[in-house]
Amino acid sequence: GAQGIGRAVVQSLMQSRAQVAVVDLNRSCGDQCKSELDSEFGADCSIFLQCDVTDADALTAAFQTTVDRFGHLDIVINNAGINEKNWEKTIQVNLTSVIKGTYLGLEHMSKEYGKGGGSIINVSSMAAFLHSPHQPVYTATKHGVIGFSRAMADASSLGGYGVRINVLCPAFVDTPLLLSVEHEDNMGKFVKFKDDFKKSMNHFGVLKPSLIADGMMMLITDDTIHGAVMKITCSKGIHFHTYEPMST
Ligand SMILES: NC(=O)C1=CN([C@@H]2O[C@H](COP(=O)(O)OP(=O)(O)OC[C@H]3O[C@@H](n4cnc5c(N)ncnc54)[C@H](O)[C@@H]3O)[C@@H](O)[C@H]2O)C=CC1
Ligand SMILES: CCCCCC(=O)/C=C/C=C\C=C\C=C\[C@@H](O)[C@@H](O)CCCC(=O)O
Repeated sequence: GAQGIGRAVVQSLMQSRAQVAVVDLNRSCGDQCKSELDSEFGADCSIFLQCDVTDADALTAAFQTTVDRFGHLDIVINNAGINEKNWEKTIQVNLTSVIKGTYLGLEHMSKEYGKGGGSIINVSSMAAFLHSPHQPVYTATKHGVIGFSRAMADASSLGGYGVRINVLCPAFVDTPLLLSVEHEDNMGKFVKFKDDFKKSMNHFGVLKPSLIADGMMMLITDDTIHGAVMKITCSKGIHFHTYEPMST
């Protein structure tokens, strides 16, 4: 992502000397991000690829271009997300593309395909734990991201893929997406609940994107974390959801 949480994560990755492909639909935002990265880190360390993640062929090509440019792939972050007006599009961006991005990540990183392993992080939301009347389909997609990612993490363990798969669930974060709740274009008929949404935001507080980047870097660098669901909230900071073990 070229803005919001994605932009903060790119900054942290590049400060850690990673080479990064920034994939985003928004060309002007992507060009601006690329030019900022070039000034700070040099032009060779990043590429911007304009891509609609719901276009399966374009997403496949973006992965291939990245591998062609940098030689291999180690980390995939499926971060693109939208809100709610067009519910079918919301599912395509927030869930279908995360699944597609995970499968493409495995094609390029899994030991099953003779590759060297890696790390995938799928971005969900605290909305998956505290369902929201303002965003029923958004909420459903974020539940879906958690279920899919946990199951895939188990598949990776059983299949010896060598790819860690984790989920990151932020509470409210100060990004352009948060401002979209004011607009009918994004929220559809649920825009009439915007005062209630803002009340919830004031109650829970709003996080800085840099804290989400810190959580993301922990998931990337700690190779003991696999199949985990990280939550980031104002009240508890960075922490992990705990699940009851399955009973017999
Ligand atoms: N901001 C918040 O309060 C929270 C955000 N999240 C999640 O974090 C992720 C990032 O969100 P933010 O940075 O806040 O949003 P944002 O709107 O600031 O950034 C999202 C980026 O995704 C890009 N994008 C949207 N549709 C795309 C598509 N079809 N193909 C390619 N790129 C596309 C946008 O151009 C934008 O640059 C999302 O998955 C969101 O659901 C989760 C919890 C809270
Ligand atoms: C318009 C799109 C913006 C998207 C907003 C979004 O995805 C979600 C926000 C969700 C809710 C935040 C809730 C925070 C709650 C915590 O502060 C805490 O009280 C929850 C306790 C549970 C825990 O384990 O931390």
